[in-house]
Amino acid sequence: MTGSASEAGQGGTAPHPVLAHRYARAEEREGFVRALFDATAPHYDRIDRIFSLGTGPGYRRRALREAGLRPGMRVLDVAVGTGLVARQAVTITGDPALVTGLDPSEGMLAEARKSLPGVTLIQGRAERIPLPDASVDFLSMGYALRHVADLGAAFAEYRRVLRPGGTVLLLEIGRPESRLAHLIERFYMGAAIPALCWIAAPRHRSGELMKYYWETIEACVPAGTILGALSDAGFTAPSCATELEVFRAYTARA
Ligand SMILES: C[S@@+](CC[C@H](N)C(=O)[O-])C[C@H]1O[C@@H](n2cnc3c(N)ncnc32)[C@H](O)[C@@H]1O
Repeated sequence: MTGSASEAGQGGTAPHPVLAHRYARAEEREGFVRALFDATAPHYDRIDRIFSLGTGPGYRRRALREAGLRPGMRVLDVAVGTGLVARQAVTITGDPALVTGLDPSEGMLAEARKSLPGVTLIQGRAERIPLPDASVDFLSMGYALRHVADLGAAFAEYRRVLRPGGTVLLLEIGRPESRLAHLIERFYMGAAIPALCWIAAPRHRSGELMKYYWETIEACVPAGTILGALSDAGFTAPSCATELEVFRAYTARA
C-alpha cells in the first residue's frame, strides 16, 4: 500500500451521519443497521468473497501487518462482524485469547463464534466500548465507519482503550478520484455487485439491502473527515494508504 494523508483528499471535519435523511433519529438508524446485519450475517462471508474477488483475507492480513500488529499484542477488533479481520489478527498474534471482537449485531456475533474459538466476543458499539482504559495495544475496525453516526465519540473511545503509543487501524472504502476509476466503481457497485449478490443470497432480494450498501458507499466518510476526527481525538501521526484508489487503510498512534 502506498499514499499519504494529503493524497487521500480533503473532506472537511464536519460530522458525516450516513443516511440521516432517511433515519432522522439515531435509535431508528441503529435499529435498521442492526436488523440489516442480523439478516445478512449468514451470507456475509460469501458476499465479501464476491465483492473482493477473493482478495479480502490477504488484504486484511497485509494491512494489519503493515500497521504494526505483531505476535503477543492485545487486539480489539471493533465491528468484528463474522470475524474477517479478527481471524487474520489471530494468525498474527498467535493466540486467540489476545483478541477481542465487538459488534452490535447478534447475528454477526453468532457467525463469528463459529470461526473464532477462544476469541472473546462482546455485543456493543464503537461509541461505548465496555473495556477498561489502556487495555489494548492495537485496535482495528474493518468497513464500518460508514455506520457510525458519531465519529468523535467512537475515536475518543478508541483512544481511551488503547495504551499510550498503541495503534488504531481503520479499513474503509473511499470514492475514487479519477473519472475512469469512478465509472468502473459505479458499474461494479451499482450493477455487478448487486447482480452477484442477488444470485448468491436469493432470500435477500428485498432490494433494501443493496440499496443501503449503495447509499453507504456513495456516502463514504471522506478521508479528510476521518483524519481530522482522529487528530481531534488526540491521535498522532494520522495517515492514509490507498490501494486501487478505493481501498483505504487509516492508521494513527494513541
Ligand atoms: C460491513 S460489516 C464489516 C465486518 C468486518 N469488520 C469485515 O471486515 O468484514 C460492518 C459491521 O459493523 C457493525 N456495526 C454497525 N454499527 C456499528 C457501531 N456503531 N459500532 C460497531 N460496529 C458497528 C455491523 O453490525 C457489521 O457487523
